[in-house]
Amino acid sequence: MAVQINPSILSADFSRLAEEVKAVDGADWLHVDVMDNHFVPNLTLGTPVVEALARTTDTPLDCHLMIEDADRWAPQYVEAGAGSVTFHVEAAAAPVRLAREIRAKGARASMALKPATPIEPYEDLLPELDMLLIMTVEPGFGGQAFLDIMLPKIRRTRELISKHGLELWLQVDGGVSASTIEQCAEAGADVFVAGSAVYGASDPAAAVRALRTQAERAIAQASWACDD
Ligand SMILES: O=C(CO)[C@@H](O)[C@H](O)COP(=O)(O)O
Ligand SMILES: [Fe+2]
Repeated sequence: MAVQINPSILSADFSRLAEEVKAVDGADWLHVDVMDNHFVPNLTLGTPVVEALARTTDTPLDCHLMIEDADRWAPQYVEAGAGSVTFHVEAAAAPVRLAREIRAKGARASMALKPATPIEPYEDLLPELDMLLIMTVEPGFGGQAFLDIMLPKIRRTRELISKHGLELWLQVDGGVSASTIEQCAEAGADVFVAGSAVYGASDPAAAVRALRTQAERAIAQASWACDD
């Protein structure tokens, strides 16, 4: 599948959100980090802002929910206009039921793993998902350093996706930049969230294009992509 670059608006200037969204026109998805001050020690935004973003842009919204009680709240983000809803497995009581509910409501269902959460216990759940998100920082804040010890987990997840012949997208989020995106792509990721690397650049749209070029080159040479 094609490489996707999803700018995270967590690193945008919230006082000029509509302009900041426009600044990354051409991105595949807009990554929207929802934090509740319980699952993570930070508070961001909720469904009213997601509804406003959906009115502002044609770029589909990739909502990453870092919130407790995901079973209760995630479906509301589909209703608010998200095209993809990611819940954390650590915050979901019934992940299969939740993934099915998100899909039934018309969005892509995605599940995230914190750095300390392994993929192996969730192998049988992968067919229920449209995307798996491997966090490459501890969730909660933008601008953190990439955890390269997550690379084996990305590799292992890509192996499981291939083994089961799934169409599942594999997203990485946290510390993704010009210095780290190629390692992620080589390990098996095909969807890349970038916050500070995009909004910290003088030209955010150019930063998205440059990251895409780097990831495409790395995937073209990656063994996981060649074996397909
Ligand atoms: O979910 C999160 C953080 O919890 C991310 O989406 C960050 O917003 C990514 O920011 P950078 O690490 O790319 O600056
Ligand atoms: Fe995120």
